[in-house]
Amino acid sequence: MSKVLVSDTIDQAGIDILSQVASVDVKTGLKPAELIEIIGDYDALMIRSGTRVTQEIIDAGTQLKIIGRAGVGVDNVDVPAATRRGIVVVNSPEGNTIAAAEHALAMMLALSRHIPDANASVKRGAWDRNSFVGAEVYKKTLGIVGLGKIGSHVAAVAKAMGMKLLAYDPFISTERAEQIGCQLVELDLLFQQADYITLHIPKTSETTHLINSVTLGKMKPTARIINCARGGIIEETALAAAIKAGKIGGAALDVFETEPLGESELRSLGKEVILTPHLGASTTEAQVNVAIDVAEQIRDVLLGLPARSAVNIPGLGPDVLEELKPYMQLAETLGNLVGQLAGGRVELLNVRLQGELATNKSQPLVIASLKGLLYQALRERVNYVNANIEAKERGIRVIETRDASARDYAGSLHLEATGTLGTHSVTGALLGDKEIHLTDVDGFPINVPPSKYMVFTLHRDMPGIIGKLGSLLGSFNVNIASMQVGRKIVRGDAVMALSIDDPLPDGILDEIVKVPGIRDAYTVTL
Ligand SMILES: NC(=O)c1ccc[n+]([C@@H]2O[C@H](COP(=O)([O-])OP(=O)(O)OC[C@H]3O[C@@H](n4cnc5c(N)ncnc54)[C@H](O)[C@@H]3O)[C@@H](O)[C@H]2O)c1
Ligand SMILES: O=C(O)CC[C@@H](O)C(=O)O
Repeated sequence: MSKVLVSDTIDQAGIDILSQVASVDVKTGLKPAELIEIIGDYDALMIRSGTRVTQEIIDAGTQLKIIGRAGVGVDNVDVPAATRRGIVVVNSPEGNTIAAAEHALAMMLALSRHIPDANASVKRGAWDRNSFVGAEVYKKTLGIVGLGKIGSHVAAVAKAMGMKLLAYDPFISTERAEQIGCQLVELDLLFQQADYITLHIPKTSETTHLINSVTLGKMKPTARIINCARGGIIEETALAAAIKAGKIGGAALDVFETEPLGESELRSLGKEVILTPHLGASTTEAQVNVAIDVAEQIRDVLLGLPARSAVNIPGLGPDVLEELKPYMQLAETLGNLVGQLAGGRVELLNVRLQGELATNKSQPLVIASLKGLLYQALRERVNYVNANIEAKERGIRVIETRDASARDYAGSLHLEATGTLGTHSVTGALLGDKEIHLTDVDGFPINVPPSKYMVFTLHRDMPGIIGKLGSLLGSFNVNIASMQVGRKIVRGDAVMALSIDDPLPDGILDEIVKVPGIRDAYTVTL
């Protein structure tokens, strides 16, 4: 019989489902060393946010087939390490949506009416009505950053309370925002006009410290910020300083840069700050939902069935998977790359399956392309199961074509993304021992394996340009690992693909496009 370890507090409904197919041990509060010592005995591990599943734990889990996260964020799991070991990581993308949205709304109202401090004062024996005069949310402007599942529910409820809704989400169409009753605006305008700002975005390199001393300076002196998304999206020292200086009205935070929250100036602030210990998902209903959702997936995988919300391995039949696996990675990489080249909001994705890929069996490659395309917006929340739906909700149209006559490579995939900032295309194939190669960028033939950090330029093919770019990057201490130029005619337009060892520091793209002959430059992280 399979063995499942549950290492955080999980609702009994989940344990009951697991018990149908496995022997279940619930051991909470284990230290990392204790977990490493016992994990080798288990086929599955079920966690919430309390267990950090590091590479060491994954390496020690020699029998592990699946890690189930009863919640959305898998930032406490080393997913790449699990993927390398072939361990499926599943989550519950929707089980706690309502709980998190309601917590954000509760925080907004509690902050407006000083409920926590008023409550504490009455319990201390006082009857002070003058210190707690609040503000109404009716007819006030709510700025929602991130109009996904939680942001949309917040919008629906806030609308019913008579609030005016502004939203910023570069991956959502204006029509979709309007359906939800929100006016889609640029972030600066949202910061300037909102009376309340609520964050519902993932933590990514772009959203880390999105709220900092500069952006706080753009807000109304009465603005109140709510963060029930992820710690680190707000720079906490800047927030505390802004509140102290009266630059903004207050904040309600459920999540923190470091959890549990250690020493922090935020603790010393008065009724203008409300802090809760990451309670967004802590409702009975959400805990039942996520426990059932994840336990069912663990049960299915232990029975040899696919998982419906795998964040790292597609929930497809094993036979199809085996054949397409190397091409799935190709499709995801190309989708991610073309999405970053296109920038902005993509409205149309053309997927051309070429050569031996031009068969009906290749349909999962379209989904994998979309998964890659949506990765910048959704991170681990997009998977092979929801990529189609997420794309539809974002108004991304997909056109799929097949060209069996394309014979440059056994099979190749061509993606063209058209969005608010223009059109870009990439083609890729598997060469040699199934190594991914980019074979074309924006119509220019190249032949490079993709690397984690890359820079692409569109430039005029002319003497000295490569040297100038090399020196410029060198002057910023950027090390070039490889470089290749793709051109159609000598001294015509050309594309340069550079692999660099580290991410391109901020501001350098602006310098690159100042090099005479370079028309455009893009940096991507794959
Ligand atoms: N406090 C809690 O206990 C709790 C519970 C559940 C979820 N969460 C967190 O809430 C957040 C939202 O979750 P969700 O389920 O709504 O996710 P979601 O994927 O449905 O929505 C996220 C939205 O953010 C948008 N987005 C991505 N990058 C953006 C950017 N740079 N600027 C603006 N918008 C951007 C995406 O387009 C997407 O629409 C996540 O960070 C999640 O981890 C917290
Ligand atoms: O497990 C929890 O309570 C937190 C969950 C929440 O942050 C999530 O990402 O789903």
